[in-house]
Amino acid sequence: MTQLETLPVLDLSLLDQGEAAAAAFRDQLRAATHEIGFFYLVGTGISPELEQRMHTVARQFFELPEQDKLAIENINSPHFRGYTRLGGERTQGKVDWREQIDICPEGPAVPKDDLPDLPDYVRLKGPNQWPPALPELREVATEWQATLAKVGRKLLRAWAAALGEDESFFDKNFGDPFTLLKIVRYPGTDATDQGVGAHKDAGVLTLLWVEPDVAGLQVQLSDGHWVDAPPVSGAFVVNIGELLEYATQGYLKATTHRVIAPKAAKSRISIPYFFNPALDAILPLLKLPPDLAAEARGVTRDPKNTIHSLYGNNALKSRLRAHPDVAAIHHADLVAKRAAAAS
Ligand SMILES: O=C(O)CCC(=O)C(=O)O
Ligand SMILES: [Fe+2]
Repeated sequence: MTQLETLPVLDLSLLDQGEAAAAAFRDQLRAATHEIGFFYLVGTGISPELEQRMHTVARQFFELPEQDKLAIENINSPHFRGYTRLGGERTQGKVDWREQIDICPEGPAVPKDDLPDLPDYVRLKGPNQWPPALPELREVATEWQATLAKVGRKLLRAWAAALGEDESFFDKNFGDPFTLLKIVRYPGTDATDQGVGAHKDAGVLTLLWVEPDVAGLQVQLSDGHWVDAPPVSGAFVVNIGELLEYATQGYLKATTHRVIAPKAAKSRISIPYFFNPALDAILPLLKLPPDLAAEARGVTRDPKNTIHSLYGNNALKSRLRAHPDVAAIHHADLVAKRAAAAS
């Protein structure tokens, strides 16, 4: 096979090692996300101790008795927070074989009476559901979110500079980022391959932590060929989402990926963190220098998947689609409105 079989490995700490090293990092970042859209990132400064605490608490949560997990089931939450049981999530209409907790920024819900006057996406704001049986989870997840937000901001500054803009280009849209942290377990099964079906991430960038030694993630290259992206010790897997493809007119690529379910008797924990702008952010389009603009491919158009430049609309679309049960219980009016618009 002549195809590249592994993703590039980039070292974020180069940004702090003088201008020549920083420039080399930006060049590698631009190339990796123009050509593949996926890479491994080392040198993030995240301590092995924090990784260990996160891994342990994730395992402990999924080992809790069913009733303790269901105490925070996502169907209790209009804001798509909490525990999704196995089979409760879909990609392209097909069931994903994973269980997970969804955690977003903590905050009050918008009062029901105010909703009619506000954009639909404000329904995504609200409190998380934390498991009373495992108080440590809130502590570790909160630290994880804060630590990874710093990595996300640093990467965005490097991208802006690598693409010919001032490095502060994205800052104003990320003052109050609407992030999503998922803690996921793929149980082993021989009944299906679909851990999570083929998809692109809907936001700006994803920082994925995977427990050591368990493969499953696959990335589709531009010729349609799938490559494995197994975990690399000390590294996060990073990929860009549809909004960053949009903001760069396709110069950077949101790449399709999927997770193959582990075989029976095995399981896999992964922790994706989706670093996204504020819900009311409209990502500005970058003005690429002429040599890069000449290589921008335009944004991939998919009639079944409109990319909204207003992030809140993109986020709401993804959530309603992935969690039809939550949508039916809490947002039947939106589901009806969307069905009418599509017909
Ligand atoms: O679990 C993984 O390795 C990736 C999950 C993923 O792609 C997603 O949740 O969007
Ligand atoms: Fe994904």
